[in-house]
Amino acid sequence: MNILEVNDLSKVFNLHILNNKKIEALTDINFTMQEGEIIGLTGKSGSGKSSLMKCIYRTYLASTGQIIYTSKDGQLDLVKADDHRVIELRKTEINYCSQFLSVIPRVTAVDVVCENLFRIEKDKQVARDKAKQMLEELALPGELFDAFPVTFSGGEQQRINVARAIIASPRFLLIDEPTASLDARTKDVVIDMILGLKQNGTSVLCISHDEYTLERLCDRRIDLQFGRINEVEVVE
Ligand SMILES: Nc1ncnc2c1ncn2[C@@H]1O[C@H](COP(=O)(O)OP(=O)(O)OP(=O)(O)O)[C@@H](O)[C@H]1O
Repeated sequence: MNILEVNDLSKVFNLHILNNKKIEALTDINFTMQEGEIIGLTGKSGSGKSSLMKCIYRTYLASTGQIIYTSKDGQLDLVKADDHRVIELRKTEINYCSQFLSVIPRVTAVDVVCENLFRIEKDKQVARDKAKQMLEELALPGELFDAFPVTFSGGEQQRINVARAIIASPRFLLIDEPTASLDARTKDVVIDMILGLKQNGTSVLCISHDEYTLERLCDRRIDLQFGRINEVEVVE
């Protein structure tokens, strides 16, 4: 079953401060995604990867086209869906993990990770134990669990960010560069965690420039060039 069907999608940015200069970030984007599939989104810097992800998450409103998402309650077009429905889906099914952690002041690392889990696990202690176990697997030093991530290193923040994105097993995960600043061992742990989600049915769209990550993770790759799909490659 398709979880996602993107039809004739385009995104044009109008830069009002530059005499309405138009930037065609995405043009004629068409692809489908199966439930439980992991698609790697590749392409040079500026090719439109983040814009595509943000259109799907509805941070950006697509200029034309459809993004048909099959939710647990049926199909809807994420381009046209009303804001309340989109917010509801973000709480229950669709998670977006950007490349960098947006740090929440004075919330501990464990509680940042638990943010999505608290919605479904009402016993806070159970949720925190699960978060600690995950952070241990990701080799975050124990003394940082109750510290505030604002002062953490790039790699430490990234582990918090990834753990927060996957701990509640979203149905559809959009994830941007999940392994970019990680050492080889932690990279493997993150890849194994994402593959674990896939085994439970999660569909994953993953932006990555890292060949090792793409090779281990992806069923298919979609390569963007100047905002258009250049190539769709099925990984054997
Ligand atoms: N909010 C915005 N306003 C105006 N232009 C934008 C905006 N977001 C993206 N763009 C433009 O759209 C094009 C695609 O950018 P995008 O960030 O999607 O590329 P990318 O492939 O994700 O790049 P990178 O790998 O560097 O993150 C670029 O020309 C960029 O300048």
